[in-house]
Amino acid sequence: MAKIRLATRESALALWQTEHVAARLREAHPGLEVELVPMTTRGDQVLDQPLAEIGGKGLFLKELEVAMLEGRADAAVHSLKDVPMVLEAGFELAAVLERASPEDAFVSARYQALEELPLGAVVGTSSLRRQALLRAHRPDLQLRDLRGNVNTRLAKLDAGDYDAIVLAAAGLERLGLAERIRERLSAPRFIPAAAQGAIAVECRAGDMDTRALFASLHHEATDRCVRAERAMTRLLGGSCRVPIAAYATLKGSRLSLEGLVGDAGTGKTVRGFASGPAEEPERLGEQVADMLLARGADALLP
Ligand SMILES: NCc1[nH]cc(CCC(=O)O)c1CC(=O)O
Repeated sequence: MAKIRLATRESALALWQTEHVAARLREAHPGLEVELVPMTTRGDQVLDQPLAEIGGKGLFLKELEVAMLEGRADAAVHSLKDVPMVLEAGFELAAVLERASPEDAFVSARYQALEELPLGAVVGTSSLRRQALLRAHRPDLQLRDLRGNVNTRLAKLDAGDYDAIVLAAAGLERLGLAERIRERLSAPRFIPAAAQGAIAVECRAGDMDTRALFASLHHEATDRCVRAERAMTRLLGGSCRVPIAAYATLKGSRLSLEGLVGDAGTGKTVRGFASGPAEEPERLGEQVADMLLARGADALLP
């Protein structure tokens, strides 16, 4: 292939991530022409309704997938966190890049840490997982909805609508906004969403030419971790409707997975942890999912 076209959403973060993939591709294949094909998705347009009610995570992929089917693009670059646990038929992941920061970030104009927030402070996040974890640690907080891309959310914080907001550290870092991070909320206290911080490339299933171009961008250790996280989330019926957190790490040949199912309204959480061989990430995901169900997670799932 002399040229490859990468479909991308138009948000600043999506463009950064796709430019990053493009730069890595050019480095791996000197002479290859890499072109970005930016587009808006329904997920970007509808900001006033909960994602779960308008169609879930797939809404951020659909237009990009149509572009690949119609031959207007060869691959699509995504935050893997936003990719549904089961891909649309006819598509597959060509590569998973090395994960950047997996954790959530506490951002505030006046307060240095979550524990410093005064009683009843207003915190913005639309993520049910972040709401459940915030409730679990600080039942007194007032949680308010906050949708939109990273810059929109920061602007709403700066306008004084919230005492603090919580968003992905990776997104802030990629946009050169790391100095806004007051505190990193990390596992096991604050478990991230499956694949948070990881970028993935999607292509048409069986498109071996495209897959070959991305082979050197693939990061096996990250792939093992996110496979365990995504398997656990999938087995629990993972959608945006239920707070589910999953975070795996790889040490040598052992994979460890921490999982959590929560309730955004009450802050009740059920936790599970297990480790297993790196060769069987899906099995580990299954094990932690079963553990969570045995500990009462089924009562929190729809
Ligand atoms: N849901 C939007 C989204 N998808 C990926 C990221 C951040 C980058 C990443 O997790 O890889 C974000 C922003 C956020 O959660 O604050």
